[in-house]
Amino acid sequence: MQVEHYDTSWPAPGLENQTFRTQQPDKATSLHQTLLDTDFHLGILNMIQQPYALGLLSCLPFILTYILTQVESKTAMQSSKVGRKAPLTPYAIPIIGHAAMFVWSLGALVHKNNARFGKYVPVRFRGMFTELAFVSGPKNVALIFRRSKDFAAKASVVIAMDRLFGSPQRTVRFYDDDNSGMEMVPHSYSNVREEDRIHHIVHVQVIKYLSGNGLKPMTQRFMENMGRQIFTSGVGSEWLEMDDLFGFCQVKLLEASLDAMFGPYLTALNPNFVDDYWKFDQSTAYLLKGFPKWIVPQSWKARQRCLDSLKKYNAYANKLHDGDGRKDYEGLDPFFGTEFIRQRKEAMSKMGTFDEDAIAAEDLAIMWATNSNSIPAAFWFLYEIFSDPVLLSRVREEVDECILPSSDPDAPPQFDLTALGNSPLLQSCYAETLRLRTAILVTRVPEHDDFQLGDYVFPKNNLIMVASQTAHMDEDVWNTGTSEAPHPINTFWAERFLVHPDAPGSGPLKHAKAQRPKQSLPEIPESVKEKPRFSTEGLSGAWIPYGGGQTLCPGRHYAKQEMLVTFAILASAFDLEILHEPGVKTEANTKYFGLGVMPPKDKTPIRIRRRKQTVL
Ligand code: HEM
Repeated sequence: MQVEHYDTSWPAPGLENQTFRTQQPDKATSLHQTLLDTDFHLGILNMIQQPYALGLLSCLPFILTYILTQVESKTAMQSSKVGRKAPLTPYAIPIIGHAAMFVWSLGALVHKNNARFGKYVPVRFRGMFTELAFVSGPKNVALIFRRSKDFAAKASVVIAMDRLFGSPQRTVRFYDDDNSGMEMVPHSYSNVREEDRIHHIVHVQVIKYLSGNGLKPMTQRFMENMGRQIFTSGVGSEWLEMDDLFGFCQVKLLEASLDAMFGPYLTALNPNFVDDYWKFDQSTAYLLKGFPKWIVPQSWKARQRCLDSLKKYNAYANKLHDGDGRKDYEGLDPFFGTEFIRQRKEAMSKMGTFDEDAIAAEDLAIMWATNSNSIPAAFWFLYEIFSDPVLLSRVREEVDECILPSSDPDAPPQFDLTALGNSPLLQSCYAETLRLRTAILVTRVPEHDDFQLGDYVFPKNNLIMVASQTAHMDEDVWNTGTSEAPHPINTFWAERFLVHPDAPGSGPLKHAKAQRPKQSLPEIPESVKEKPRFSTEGLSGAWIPYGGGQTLCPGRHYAKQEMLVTFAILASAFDLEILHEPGVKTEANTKYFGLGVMPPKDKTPIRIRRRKQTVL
């Protein structure tokens, strides 16, 4: 078993001497002390003499559970034993433990624990006979990502395929039974057939088709689709008011993205698919938490409608494909949309258990991964930039430099996607959007052995979680501006990820200030001044919207391009104004904590019109 140092500090250069808020428990605390402190025993004796005694006695199991778990927690906090478990978060409901809170208020629970146990101390939760631990702190998180091979990637896949995507039970068992790992070479103890190595096969395909040249046909088609979607949406040179920018994004981006990945037949055969999809998406939290059909029938129905539509599409596309007989369509497939989607189906059809239901569930899974985070993220990206006219004009300058020449002034603009993706301010806005709005829980399960990190041990097969929001809101890590120009951690700062060569203290990291020389810098003529550059240097384990390690989100390139292209088309060809009353801001819907990029809680009214002079 490999041992790593569990870090309770953020060792940013220049901040080494800073003390961190790791709470040291009172050494005198013990079971006896806790009982005295809480006065529970006296209270209980008094109660018995009261007419309400019976009712109050029924509280006894809760009180006792709380006391015992409180003692367990404090004992762990006091211990300095190497190989100890992380402290348990006390709870009051026997057996159910934190399971109920996990269902209703996960976000609040995670934040409360940071205050209770101290910064970067791992904490444990228990409920319904299972335990899981939360790990925080950039170094610890980065280490977990680096040690990917110690963890099984399949646990969260199995849960999601079962509860969220409605995979048939025999296929869920098939995912679970594949113990060969994601690597090219299967684990030595595994005797799963090569063609049944579902986790490895899917992993190889997503890497191949969601990056580099494999991705190009899909992003090109997304850009064309998006241009067409917006240009044919009835917006002319007069202002047109719309009641919700997010609703606009949900329809336009999803249609563009579905066509880019799955081809035209899915929505042609199922005209209500976009609507059904978002109804299913709204059900994510209930389905993932395992709510049965009789409690949330609408959620189950919404998913079933999506699965039925996907089966219809697959049957149709299969017929066309078989009739055509060709094998290679150079990236784009006329029936399944992309080589990516066709190859997935071909691989799965060789696996015994994959029938039409299982394939539809897999389609829904990749569709959800592709759209349910990137579309809310694209909305926030638009919202933040269009809310700030000064920022908008600066970003427009970058966008204008990336427009490709066109002979048709009425056609949607096309962009040099590489140049767009390298524009510093655009990238900074993109990274800041994800920092602020992503609240995802990245999960890992130690596969071969207990996982030891510093003095703490995390038992084999128990879930370990990392909360992106905890990392993204860490004031000891992130640059929050100066006292004259503060940029609080919970606000959008377009330049947070920009390093200005001539501005000491710029860049995403707080410690950047400490690293700069104190003496004033020599004056540099404007003409030779270096441009600011986008930077995520030093943010390993701190900026983690896409997770990390072996399962680092393979769709990150596509997500970035979707966000940038959507903005670029709107910014270059349209005027768009947010119509909030002064002081009103769109807030994130924190009910989605843990699920990815949080969608907005309320509607964002806008007005939009074609720009008078489209830059071409
Ligand atoms: C802003 C948008 C997105 C966010 C925040 C996001 C976030 C994530 C996260 C946190 C993970 C788990 C990483 C880990 O375990 O370390 C993940 C996995 C994944 N994402 Fe994304 N994602 C986004 C967009 C996309 C897109 C557009 C696609 C597809 C085109 C995609 C496809 C996937 C897939 C297939 C996996 C599973 C990877 C594996 O297990 O090998 N994601 N994503």
